[in-house]
Amino acid sequence: MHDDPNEFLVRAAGFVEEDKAAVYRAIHTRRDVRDQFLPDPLPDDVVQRLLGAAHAAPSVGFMQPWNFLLIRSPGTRDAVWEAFARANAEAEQMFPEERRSAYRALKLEGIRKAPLNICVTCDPERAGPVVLGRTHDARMDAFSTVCAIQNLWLAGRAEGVGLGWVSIFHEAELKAILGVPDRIQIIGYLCLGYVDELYSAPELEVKGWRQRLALEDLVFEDHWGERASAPLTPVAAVGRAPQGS
Ligand SMILES: Cc1cc2c(cc1C)N(C[C@H](O)[C@H](O)[C@H](O)COP(=O)(O)O)c1[nH]c(=O)[nH]c(=O)c1N2
Repeated sequence: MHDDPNEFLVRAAGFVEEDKAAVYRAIHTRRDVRDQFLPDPLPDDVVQRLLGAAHAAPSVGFMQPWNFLLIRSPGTRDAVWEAFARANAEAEQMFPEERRSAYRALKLEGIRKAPLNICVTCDPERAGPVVLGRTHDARMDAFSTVCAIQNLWLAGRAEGVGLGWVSIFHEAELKAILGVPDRIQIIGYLCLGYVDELYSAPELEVKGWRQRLALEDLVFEDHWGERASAPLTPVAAVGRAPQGS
């Protein structure tokens, strides 16, 4: 408890143009990476900065429910890959028959290629049973952990580190491999490594799986389903696939 909390207020003007552009560039050129990882190990100071960015994320009631389990051992990554492969075979069968070969052709993980994997977990008990802001929606601790992952993802982009999120697992299998206790939730399994190339648009878009939706169709005003009265200016085509791709 501080005597005068106002002493902690600092100036917070918008960024100068160059810094603003850098933030938007990180956001618009960030990609989910599955195959472009270089084998070079990530230096400790880089990993430290990425985790520091994740740990700076907002969290409900400031509960900071996350842990970051760093996985470098090839043996562990092999076991995780096998769990992925089993789940992925099941996943393929869940799609209509006509989409299965397209699904099979997609690379959906970089577990063995990326030199570092990070399993990001959420401890729902981190701040006791009653948490400020979580009182009426239990999902908030998981949402907070996702904010940490997004920070990590964007900081990675700025560092030249690609990140791919793999979620095609049975959580129980992953927990068994990694020794994660029952009461802890696995939120994200991330593959990280330096990249020197990234797709200029989501890989799923480039490969014809699904297109980006028009933002103006997703924005309502005052009431669900009601379009905003002032038309939204289309966002500059940053990170779009080259014509004809
Ligand atoms: C919660 C969650 C879970 C997953 C993903 C993302 C998120 C947010 N994504 C990546 C996803 O396919 C990708 O973000 C979109 O296709 C958009 O592409 P960019 O991230 O913009 O490159 C992802 N990709 C993949 O190849 N295998 C996977 O299991 C998952 N799982």
